[in-house]
Amino acid sequence: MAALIEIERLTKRFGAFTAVDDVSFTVGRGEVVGFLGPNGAGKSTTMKMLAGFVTPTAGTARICGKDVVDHPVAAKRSLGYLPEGAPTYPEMTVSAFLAFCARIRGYRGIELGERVEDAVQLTQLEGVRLQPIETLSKGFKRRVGLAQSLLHDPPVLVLDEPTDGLDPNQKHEVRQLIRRMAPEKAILISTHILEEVEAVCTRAIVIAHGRVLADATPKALEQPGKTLDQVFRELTTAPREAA
Ligand SMILES: Nc1ncnc2c1ncn2[C@@H]1O[C@H](COP(=O)(O)OP(=O)(O)OP(=O)(O)O)[C@@H](O)[C@H]1O
Repeated sequence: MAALIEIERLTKRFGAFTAVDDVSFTVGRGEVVGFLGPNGAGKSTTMKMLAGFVTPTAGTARICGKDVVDHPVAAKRSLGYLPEGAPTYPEMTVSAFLAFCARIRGYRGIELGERVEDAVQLTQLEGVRLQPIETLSKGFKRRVGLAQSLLHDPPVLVLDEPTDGLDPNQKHEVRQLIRRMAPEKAILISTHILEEVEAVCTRAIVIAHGRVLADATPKALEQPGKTLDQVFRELTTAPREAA
């Protein structure tokens, strides 16, 4: 069966600058792929192209077989996307924001209420559902973003630093949630936290200067006598080959 995320030779240039350079990889059902790289490596730009927020300069991206440029609505139907930062509409309460997102997803009536309730419970937002988003701590805002990405129970999740700003207990909860959902979904998460890769990822893709440097299981990436941290540093600080 085809992978649920298929990226082929994806490239993004901003003027003369190449942010994502000929990137190819796939993510199948049951995989949690960690997308690793230093600041500015091109992780978010790749994820934004998958989510249809940035148009590729070249190459293709497909979600459940649907090209994100040619069939954007069909591709988005199968995708839950957690962008960087906090959800927009800060003055809305958590419940109102999630209901708004569910309505955009096409839900109405009892089903809309159920979808919101499921997402609230999965991300443990019960205690803050009537609070305006702008009054929440960074970790709670992050969880509202996560809840929004799960509303329609999509087969594909693209999560840009899902545990950023969360305290250790919250990080643990979100990692458990990702692990629980993993068998049914294809999940791509960007992270700077190498222990997260070891904790939840079945594969890791290391990217720097827009190029994929490694694509392997966390175990295979580790070399004898070296931690994942050391391997990451060696890969991402090596001098660049001339183009
Ligand atoms: N709209 C834009 N216009 C110009 N340059 C951009 C734009 N968006 C991103 N870039 C540049 O592209 C490069 C890749 O950025 P990106 O946000 O994808 O990196 P990242 O790997 O997600 O980094 P971080 O870990 O810091 O979030 C950076 O040098 C960034 O400044």
